[in-house]
Amino acid sequence: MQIRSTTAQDLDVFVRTFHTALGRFPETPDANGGGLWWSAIEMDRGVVAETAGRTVGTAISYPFELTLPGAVLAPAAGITAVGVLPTHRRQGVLTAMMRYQLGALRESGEFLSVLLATEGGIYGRFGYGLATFTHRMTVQRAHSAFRTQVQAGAIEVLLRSEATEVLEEIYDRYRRTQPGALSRPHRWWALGAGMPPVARAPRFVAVHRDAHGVPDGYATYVLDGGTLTIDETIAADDAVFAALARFALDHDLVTEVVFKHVPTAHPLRLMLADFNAGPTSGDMDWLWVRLLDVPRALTARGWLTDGEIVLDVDDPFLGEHHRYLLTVADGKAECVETTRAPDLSLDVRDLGSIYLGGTAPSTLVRAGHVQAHGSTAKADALFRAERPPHCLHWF
Ligand SMILES: CC(=O)SCCNC(=O)CCNC(=O)[C@H](O)C(C)(C)COP(=O)(O)OP(=O)(O)OC[C@H]1O[C@@H](n2cnc3c(N)ncnc32)[C@H](O)[C@@H]1OP(=O)(O)O
Repeated sequence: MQIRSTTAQDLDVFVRTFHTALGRFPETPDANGGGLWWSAIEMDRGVVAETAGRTVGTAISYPFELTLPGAVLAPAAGITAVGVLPTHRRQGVLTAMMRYQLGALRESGEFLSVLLATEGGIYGRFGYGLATFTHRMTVQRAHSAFRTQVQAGAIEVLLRSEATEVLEEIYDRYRRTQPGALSRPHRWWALGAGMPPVARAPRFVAVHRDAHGVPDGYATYVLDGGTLTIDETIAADDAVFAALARFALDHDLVTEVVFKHVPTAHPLRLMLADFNAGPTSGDMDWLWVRLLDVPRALTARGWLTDGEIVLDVDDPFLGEHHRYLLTVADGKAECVETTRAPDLSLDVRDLGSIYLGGTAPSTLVRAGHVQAHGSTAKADALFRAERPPHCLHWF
């Protein structure tokens, strides 16, 4: 088996192989936004696996910016389009592609990689840890009274096709301070590539403006048979979020509102007069994070609490084992190798899980994945983020 990087000439066979892996017909662009996903692909960042002159596996990466705790923007390689032909599964094709791809990313100086998984059991073995979650909330309009006072802001409803620039501007401002958020390249907005709202598929967009007329939030939605479904609500602050939620809940001809992709511990449910009126469902994994260079990754993020901790980190996929002393002072960390006794012994995938502050180290100790040598209070305080990380970009 040979693994090699791709060029633009590989696009057709890449698309065909990936679609065969998924059991779907290759999509061609259409007026409703179908097939546009491929228009954003960057073939100079792909890999293919070949046996006997035949392409049997695919993978690609996007150059994203990931927001780390402390509103730090860091480069992160977003892996996607991973597929292996059904005839070649469980023969190590993905493993070989991952080894090649992670090695190439490291050589090019990347220190973080991220992905969304089709199945939660695949990527932990390659050192990716589950870092963010998403939830769906359904509110019956008849029981949707708020306890929270909502400031009536100026809301304008636009068609998706009219709203590209304003959506891009609002999203870009939001993602710079939200831990776990990914950049959305301008090219994607311009193409309407990907899933809603970066798609040409019909959507209404409620745009909220502040007292000066500056756009500071949006909700993209469709109304179908009494159910108003919001793909994403992006808001400069919680008051704007509340105004957009109220707009949806007060819409005529609506019996229920489905908020897709509500962040973990979001106050929306507590805004309701009756907590039980906002049940969540569809809790699922979202962003997986892989640290490719532990000291660089740990010193890149911002830290809320001063202190020091010794981490014994095992990276079985890359065959590495290091012990680090992490020292945080004034929000900045230093990370050096040490022989001191560790506070935590953990797999690099578990370091990926706690890196953005979405899961406390003590939770992974309780789950039996991380070993604590003493109290976990210090580790929990250190790894905390200013708010739970959240990502709603789909790629
Ligand atoms: C980021 C993204 O793009 S997500 C998209 C992922 N792609 C898909 O879901 C498309 C359909 N599936 C596929 O194409 C393939 O089955 C893949 C890519 C998931 C796996 O490719 P394979 O070449 O079969 O994987 P490979 O043989 O290297 O397996 C490595 C290990 O992962 C395990 N594994 C592979 N797929 C899965 C899975 N879906 N669930 C759980 N474990 C899995 C294997 O059992 C193996 O375990 P082992 O090391 O203990 O023996």
